[in-house]
Amino acid sequence: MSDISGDVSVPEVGMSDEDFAHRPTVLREGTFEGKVVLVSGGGSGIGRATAILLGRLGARLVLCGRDPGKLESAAACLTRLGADVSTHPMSIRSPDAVEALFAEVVDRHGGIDVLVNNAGGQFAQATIDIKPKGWNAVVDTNLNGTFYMMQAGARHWREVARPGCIVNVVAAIWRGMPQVAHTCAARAGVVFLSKTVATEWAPLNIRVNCVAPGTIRTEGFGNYPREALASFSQANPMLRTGSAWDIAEAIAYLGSDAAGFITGETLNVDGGSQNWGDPWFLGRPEYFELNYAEARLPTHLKEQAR
Ligand SMILES: CCCCCCCCC/C=C/C(=O)SCCNC(=O)CCNC(=O)[C@H](O)C(C)(C)COP(=O)(O)OP(=O)(O)OC[C@H]1O[C@@H](n2cnc3c(N)ncnc32)[C@H](O)[C@@H]1OP(=O)(O)O
Ligand SMILES: NC(=O)C1=CN([C@@H]2O[C@H](COP(=O)(O)OP(=O)(O)OC[C@H]3O[C@@H](n4cnc5c(N)ncnc54)[C@H](OP(=O)(O)O)[C@@H]3O)[C@@H](O)[C@H]2O)C=CC1
Repeated sequence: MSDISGDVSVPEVGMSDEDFAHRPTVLREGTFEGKVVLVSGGGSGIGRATAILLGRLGARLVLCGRDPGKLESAAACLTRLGADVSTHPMSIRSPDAVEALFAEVVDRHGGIDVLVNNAGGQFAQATIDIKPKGWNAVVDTNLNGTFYMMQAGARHWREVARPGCIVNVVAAIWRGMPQVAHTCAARAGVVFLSKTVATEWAPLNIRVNCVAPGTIRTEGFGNYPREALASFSQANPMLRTGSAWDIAEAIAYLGSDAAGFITGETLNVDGGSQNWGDPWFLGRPEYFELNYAEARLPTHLKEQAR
């Protein structure tokens, strides 16, 4: 593992609720007036920022996640901002819990207009060492859980003959994701599931899109070692991490009527990580150190490289 010296900057985690409550947005006040928006994983990070932005734009919010304390804390913030909000502790990994969630929400709010599938996560491990239980846990959360939520949404909209909109939070997976292969595979599954049902569900007036974040400063960074965090700000040509707000605005755009002719699309919000830079979730292995690669060059090329 590389030795990260003290002068490599490790990104500060997160913006505060206060920042989210006041940060200017290009989206018009009232954009989500009269709309009910369900945000999974709405108690923290990107989900929480999204809920606050949509609440400011007039949405009624439904937040789900496993930890009731996180949901309550987000709901208290939204209530202070004047938003109507309900919280539903559950796991998206249980199809029964997903069905019960939709029944509760329809009962409480009369229906759903926009579904934001943001809940997800993984742990960093070399692929060669991942155990079946760990692989299954990550795929079950990120792919299966998202599928249960999408299908429940579509069934709801078919039943009540209302238009629907789904925004799935995935990741910038396009060059593979060493040290988190399970999540890369699961997110690729969600992208192509989304492209597929964007076509199947168009006759139901349902749009389905994804947002692919690059490295975004959130509470989620707490799951990675310092060496990983240092690499996160070097994972794109802008040489910095993004904020939860960057992702919230993309979700709000795709969830709004401004994106009414967009379906089956994935919007990358990644500072250009598709093109250059690598996040290393456990730290950069020696083999990939830039000066190590230079050390292997023939002498005449080393001189040219200087
Ligand atoms: C190119 C540009 C790209 C750009 C893209 C860049 C992305 C940048 C950074 C991304 C950041 C984020 O996503 S931030 C969001 C992060 N948030 C999270 O990741 C949430 C934290 N993670 C989790 O909750 C867990 O990892 C997860 C498995 C998903 C939850 O499931 P469960 O609660 O069921 O899991 P557990 O019971 O904890 O564990 C189940 C099994 O998983 C395995 N397991 C779990 N944790 C483990 C660990 N740390 N190390 C090894 N193995 C582990 C073990 O086998 C466990 O079984 P036993 O052996 O029996 O215990
Ligand atoms: N931050 C980043 O750099 C990137 C993040 N992403 C993805 O964006 C999404 C949000 O992450 P972020 O805000 O950064 O990190 P967080 O860890 O703050 O968010 C993850 C959220 O998902 C919820 N969650 C996890 N598992 C389940 C489950 N089984 N059922 C219901 N809710 C669940 C968590 O709530 P609880 O613990 O209460 O269940 C939590 O609120 C995730 O899918 C993440 O992987 C993708 C690329 C980059």
